[in-house]
Amino acid sequence: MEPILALDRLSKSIPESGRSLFANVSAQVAAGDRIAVLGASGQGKSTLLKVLSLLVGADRGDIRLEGKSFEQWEPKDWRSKVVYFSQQPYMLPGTIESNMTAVSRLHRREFDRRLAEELLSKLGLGRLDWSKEAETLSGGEKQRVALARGLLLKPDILLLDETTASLDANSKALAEETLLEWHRREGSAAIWVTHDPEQARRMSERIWFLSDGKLQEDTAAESFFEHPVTAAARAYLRLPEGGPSSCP
Ligand SMILES: Nc1ncnc2c1ncn2[C@@H]1O[C@H](COP(=O)(O)OP(=O)(O)OP(=O)(O)O)[C@@H](O)[C@H]1O
Repeated sequence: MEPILALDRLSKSIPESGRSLFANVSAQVAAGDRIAVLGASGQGKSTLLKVLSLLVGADRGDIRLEGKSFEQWEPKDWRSKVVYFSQQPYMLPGTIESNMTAVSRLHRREFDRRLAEELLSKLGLGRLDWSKEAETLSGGEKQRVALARGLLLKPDILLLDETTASLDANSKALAEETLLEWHRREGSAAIWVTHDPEQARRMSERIWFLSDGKLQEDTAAESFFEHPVTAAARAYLRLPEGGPSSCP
């Protein structure tokens, strides 16, 4: 089956210093895939998501969505299908209501108020006063409003950048449940950058492991956690060289 998204030898360096962040990253995403991107800090995981959402340009390589190179897409159309959920949620100036309706205005779609209310309620924000200024929300509330706002686009691929990092344990659990239910209902794929291997286990069936500027492992989650192939992944998971079975 044709992958929904194909990464073809993507390379990216830091503009100022020229230091390579990653090189020749190739991978494929099928409809409905749930992938966690793991790797130590500073490996370029967030940058990779930004490249995939066309917010940042790659230095080399191609990305194909539905078989068509990014160069043949209007960025706006691409970003209605491949939605980036930033680590630092961005609220548009104005009320929560105007934030929730913004994507409909931008993409000329009818606003689905019932779905918006349902999503906010599932995320623990059912009692939110929509006439409040969005800027007055707490960091965790902004994160959840941004999540609901992005889901209203019904994207084919969610790019989740440490989406629950600023949430308390209860809100984090609600966000995970909402996203799993969304996946079952809408069949969207998700590529999730997380620093939490347990969250990666819960939320994904595949792992992309980035280290030393390369996609070192692209494998089933179970196999990655039980039998990581590379020394870098073993070190990341703090496994002894002999394998998990050699643990005392
Ligand atoms: N536009 C930019 N200008 C300068 N440096 C940048 C730019 N974009 C990324 N970097 C640097 O590239 C490195 C990788 O950043 P990135 O946020 O993609 O990594 P990461 O793997 O997601 O890190 P973390 O896990 O800590 O969030 C960092 O050192 C960052 O400072």
